[in-house]
Amino acid sequence: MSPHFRTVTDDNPADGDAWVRAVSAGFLSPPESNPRGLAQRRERLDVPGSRPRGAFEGDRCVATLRSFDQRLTVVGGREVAANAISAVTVLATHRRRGLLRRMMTDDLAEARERGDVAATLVATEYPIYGRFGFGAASTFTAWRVDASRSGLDPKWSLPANEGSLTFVDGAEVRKVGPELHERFRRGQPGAVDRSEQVWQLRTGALWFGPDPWVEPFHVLYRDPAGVPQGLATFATDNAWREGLPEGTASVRSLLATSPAVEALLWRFLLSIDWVVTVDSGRTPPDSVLPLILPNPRAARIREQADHLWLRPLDLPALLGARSYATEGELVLDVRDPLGLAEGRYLLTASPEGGLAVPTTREPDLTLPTNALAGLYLGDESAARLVAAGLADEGTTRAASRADLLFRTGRRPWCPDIF
Ligand SMILES: CC(=O)SCCNC(=O)CCNC(=O)[C@H](O)C(C)(C)COP(=O)(O)OP(=O)(O)OC[C@H]1O[C@@H](n2cnc3c(N)ncnc32)[C@H](O)[C@@H]1OP(=O)(O)O
Repeated sequence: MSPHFRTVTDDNPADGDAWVRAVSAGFLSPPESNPRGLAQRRERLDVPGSRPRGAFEGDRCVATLRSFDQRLTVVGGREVAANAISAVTVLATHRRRGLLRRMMTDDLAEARERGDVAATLVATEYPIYGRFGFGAASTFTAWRVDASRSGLDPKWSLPANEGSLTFVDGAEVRKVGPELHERFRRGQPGAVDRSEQVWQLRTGALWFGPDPWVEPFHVLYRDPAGVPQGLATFATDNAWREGLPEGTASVRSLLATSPAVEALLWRFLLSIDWVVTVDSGRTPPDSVLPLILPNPRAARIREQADHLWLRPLDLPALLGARSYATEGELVLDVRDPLGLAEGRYLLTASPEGGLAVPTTREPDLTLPTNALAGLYLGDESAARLVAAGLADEGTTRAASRADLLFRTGRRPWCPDIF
């Protein structure tokens, strides 16, 4: 039977339930049997700007993909309209027959048509999305820190004139978190906006896990004027051995509006009595964490990998949205495996912004959309792309000139998995 591809709409709840079941099966998770859980998950699909689509055989859903409207911060603090892609699954019984290809190409073509500037996703496996024009645009690093070897002063506590640290509950996080996050993300290339649902999911107000929700600790930092500037969420295992504490604090999220606030929150986490190890969770690749320790070797990398994937859809709008490190010109010849965003553009760049116009001039750099994704947010260097054979230099020192323009002081980072 050849599947029928359709968008799941709220006027057909049976489609919605079948879609939700297919997502669980596709991610090898236990099926949702509770009717209330099914209804809640289905309701998540109905939010404005959410586009769940599926492949159906009769009433049965065999493949899923959901895209939704997203705002992505680019270098210089501006943001672009992105088509975020999530919940990509194909039942194991239906894999490698082109179902993902069909859903992805339909979704990207519609996003381009709508005027979205780029598409984003977080990939489960690296090899899946390059063929669709996506490239890794940001990474994360997860650290394990041995608090006793860090060299930090064990008597540390926040001086009273430097603000306050307070344990808060999930309800308070839902109240103050969104505004704090908005300020954070404006200064962080690679960060994306968060819906109210994400805050509910992160604080247990909405919870789909098989086990009961266990409230983590939330610690809010307010500056001396009382303004929230940082929020750390973590869980502890409370482990002891032979009368000695062996606890690990596992950080689920750490948001800070400046590196100084980030440093303060790490210091706090590393000072908690009974906690001897801090698992940092996914930190920015250039987190201040190891450098603020008198002994940075007390922090070991547990994991370092790609995180946000980016796919240009509108090259002039994308190149025009960010700011550049200096003034200069560069001709980019961009190739696109799906033909959605290719062409040769003359980029006139400056710290104020960029302008990309079609040109017939000889290209300085020829590269596919997935290589441009790495370069665009400042995570990758053109010289490295050329060295790896992922971009071609058409003129003398083109890669060095590109790096002078695209380089950034801080690396991009996205704290969200979506
Ligand atoms: C953003 C997110 O949601 S990430 C989540 C991704 N989902 C998962 O990891 C869940 C488990 N996996 C799956 O559900 C499926 O295997 C999917 C969705 C990854 C792939 O679906 P399929 O329908 O099998 O893909 P489809 O047949 O359209 O393949 C398209 C191409 O991608 C390739 N491909 C698909 N999956 C993979 C993979 N995991 N690794 C390498 N190549 C892959 C295919 O070989 C094919 O290559 P071709 O164009 O050269 O012929």
